[in-house]
Amino acid sequence: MGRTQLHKCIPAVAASRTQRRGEERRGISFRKKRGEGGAGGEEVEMEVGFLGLGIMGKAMATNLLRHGYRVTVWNRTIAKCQELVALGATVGETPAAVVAKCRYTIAMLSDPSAALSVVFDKDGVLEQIGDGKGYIDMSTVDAATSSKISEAVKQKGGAFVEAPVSGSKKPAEDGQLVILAAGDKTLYDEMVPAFDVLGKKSFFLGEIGNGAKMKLVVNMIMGSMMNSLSEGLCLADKSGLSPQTLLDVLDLGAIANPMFKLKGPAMLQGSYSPAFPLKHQQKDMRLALALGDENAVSMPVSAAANEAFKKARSLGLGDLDFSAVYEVVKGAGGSGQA
Ligand SMILES: NC(=O)C1=CN([C@@H]2O[C@H](COP(=O)(O)OP(=O)(O)OC[C@H]3O[C@@H](n4cnc5c(N)ncnc54)[C@H](OP(=O)(O)O)[C@@H]3O)[C@@H](O)[C@H]2O)C=CC1
Ligand SMILES: O=CC(=O)O
Repeated sequence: MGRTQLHKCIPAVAASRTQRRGEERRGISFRKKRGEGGAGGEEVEMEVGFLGLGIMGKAMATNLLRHGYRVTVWNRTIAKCQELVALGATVGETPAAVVAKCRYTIAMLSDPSAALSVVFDKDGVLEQIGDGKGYIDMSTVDAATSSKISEAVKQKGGAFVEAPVSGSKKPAEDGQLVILAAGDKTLYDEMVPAFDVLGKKSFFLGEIGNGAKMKLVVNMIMGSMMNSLSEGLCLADKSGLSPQTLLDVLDLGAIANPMFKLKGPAMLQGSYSPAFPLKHQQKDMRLALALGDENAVSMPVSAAANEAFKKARSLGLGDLDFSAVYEVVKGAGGSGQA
């Protein structure tokens, strides 16, 4: 595509040689000046677009701004853009307007239907994507959705990378996500400096669909583990043990993990402020089970976990953190009846 790498937008004059060397060591290239290797001499402004400012998108776009990127944002509920404007972002009125302005546009949207709508609907990404532009969808979707977007973007002459992430609100705020990318390798390479800001590690997994599949497998395991932890906390409680002591024991053994450590104490307090909304975890279980169907993989544990998440949604818990599935498990275990 003949694009340059995605560069931070720190004024070159303000960056000392030492700063530059530090940035270069971290794999972040400075913008070329028009004229470096060509004619002219002024700075080329490199805009990054960002579509979707939910829990994750807001944290990720904020991180890019903090690291000196120029960011143009769009969100369906446009009022949510204001917080980012206060941090230096500009607003695009539609996804198409953002793509028209930016060489690279990142999306972080709720689900397959949102991801497709932002690309294919009126004023969508497709209206302005084309030669020399890259579209990077970091939403968690299925491989078929990703392939559909990839084909359409490529037909218009653009490049596409799917790059779902592992890690929740806090890792997004801290730039500690794990990025599971696939698709156009040239675009991926160009995005690495931005991925280095957003995450602690990026994987390039090959052809489109592999990133989506990897993310679904990971979240299927995570959803099953959350159900298992919920059942364990109930069992400890009902059998006369301290659930907090169970958490302490788990944290010292072979199945210690950050999720149990972070979510366990909050679950015991009935505190489910959403980091990863339960409705999205259920969507991921549903999509992972469909992947299991396609590949004739029997997944009874995940299927049972999905039922618990579905039940939680039906009880109106979809917007709470996915750990609120504990409430369903507690209910299913009976309330005080032996
Ligand atoms: N939260 C987490 O811990 C993690 C989430 N993910 C994945 O990242 C994605 C985003 O998650 P998260 O930020 O938590 O979700 P949120 O529910 O907080 O945000 C969803 C975003 O999608 C937008 N959206 C929803 N439907 C549409 C639509 N039809 N058209 C346009 N925009 C739409 C919302 O806009 P509006 O504001 O107008 O509603 C919002 O910007 C999901 O795919 C999720 O599975 C991945 C890793 C971790
Ligand atoms: O998708 C959710 C996560 O925590 O990862």
